[in-house]
Amino acid sequence: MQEIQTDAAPASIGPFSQGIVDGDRIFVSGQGPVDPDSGEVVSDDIGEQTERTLKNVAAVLEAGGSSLDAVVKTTVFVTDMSNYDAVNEVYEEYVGDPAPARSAVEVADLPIDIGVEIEAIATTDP
Ligand SMILES: C=C(N)C(=O)O
Repeated sequence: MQEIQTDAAPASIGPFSQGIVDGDRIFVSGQGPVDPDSGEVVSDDIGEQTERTLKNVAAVLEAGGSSLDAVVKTTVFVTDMSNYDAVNEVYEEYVGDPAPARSAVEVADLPIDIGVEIEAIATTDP
């Protein structure tokens, strides 16, 4: 088991790794719409938040030798399910084909003031 550490994604804000490589699987911790350079939330707009979040997921995957194309499962956490369509509009531009398995849930709150968080499981690139 190997920890993924990259400056291309936001630093961890708690007792968790950005990602873990375990054999041929990569587990990406929940990522949010935080700019890795500034450490700030990128925007209030849910589409822009989703885009930055997926870029952060991609950065962790790439640091671990994988990519969004190799994602097999995601979980999408939103604080307002009325944003479902707006999140999907961006999400489908980023994930591979076939789209990974996914669960999407509304949560009461997230650790910082954001509207979306996404975690992922991927294979290492073949
Ligand atoms: C932000 C997180 N991924 C966490 O606290 O687990």
